[in-house]
Amino acid sequence: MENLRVKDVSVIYPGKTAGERTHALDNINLDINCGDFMVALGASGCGKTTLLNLLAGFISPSQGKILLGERSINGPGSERGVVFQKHALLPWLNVIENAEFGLKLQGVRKQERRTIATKNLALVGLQEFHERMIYQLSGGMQQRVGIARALSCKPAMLLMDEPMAALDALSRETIQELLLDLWKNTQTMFFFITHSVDEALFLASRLIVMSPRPGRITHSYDLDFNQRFFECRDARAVKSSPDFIHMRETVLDIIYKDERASARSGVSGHA
Ligand SMILES: Nc1ncnc2c1ncn2[C@@H]1O[C@H](COP(=O)(O)OP(=O)(O)OP(=O)(O)O)[C@@H](O)[C@H]1O
Repeated sequence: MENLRVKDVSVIYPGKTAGERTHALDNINLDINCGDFMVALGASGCGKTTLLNLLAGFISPSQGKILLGERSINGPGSERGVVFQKHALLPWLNVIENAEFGLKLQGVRKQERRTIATKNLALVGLQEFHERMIYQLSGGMQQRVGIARALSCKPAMLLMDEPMAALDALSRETIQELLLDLWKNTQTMFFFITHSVDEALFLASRLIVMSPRPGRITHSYDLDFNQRFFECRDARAVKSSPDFIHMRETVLDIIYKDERASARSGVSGHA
């Protein structure tokens, strides 16, 4: 897979008047490379979803370029799978029909798409639930179907916008471990948004911290807490280690300062 490059990108959302325009991202430069599990963290309104939407090709930059290798991204593509905060599954289809839906749209024959969907459902631990309807699944299981569906077109990159936001703490921890195993086993680039500092530190091989008004990347870290998890398979031990706690306080401090500045200025991201 070629690398994804965000080059000198700004996004300004139009408003009814010039004063109502929102400068959501300002001069973002970012390289996402093969093997990265990149996590974006930051105060509310700092432009995380806007950045993901650019990478997905759902929106275009006001300035700058998004490049996949040498080619500009001008829209969505099957090499970039997306998992949304809310699963967006089709309730009238069962689990396996949802998992193979993208392939059906692409005209892949039934037997082939069943084979691929079966493999992906096994990867997310749902091999015994093929025939279940979506309403018969827990929130965590629904999100796993969403991940299996996003994997169906064999994307080189998986983009996830707070996929665990609506889950209880235990399901969230289970899916964190599942995501790390998926990342390792599928060699897919991951770009992941979360509000949870613990989740970000645990998952990321690269962490970017963004700050609002306008949205900018202010800090970037290479992390290895996920590698420590692969070595010991004990998430609690990793998350309670002194290094992890120190890093959590460092990042929380950055985000709280941004949140406090926002509260003081009372500005809501308008340019
Ligand atoms: N379609 C839109 N039109 C106008 N303004 C928008 C639009 N989408 C987002 N914004 C504004 O752009 C800024 C960045 O929004 P974005 O959703 O990217 O931030 P975020 O970091 O994902 O926020 P959160 O953490 O609260 O989900 C915000 O001020 C938001 O109100």
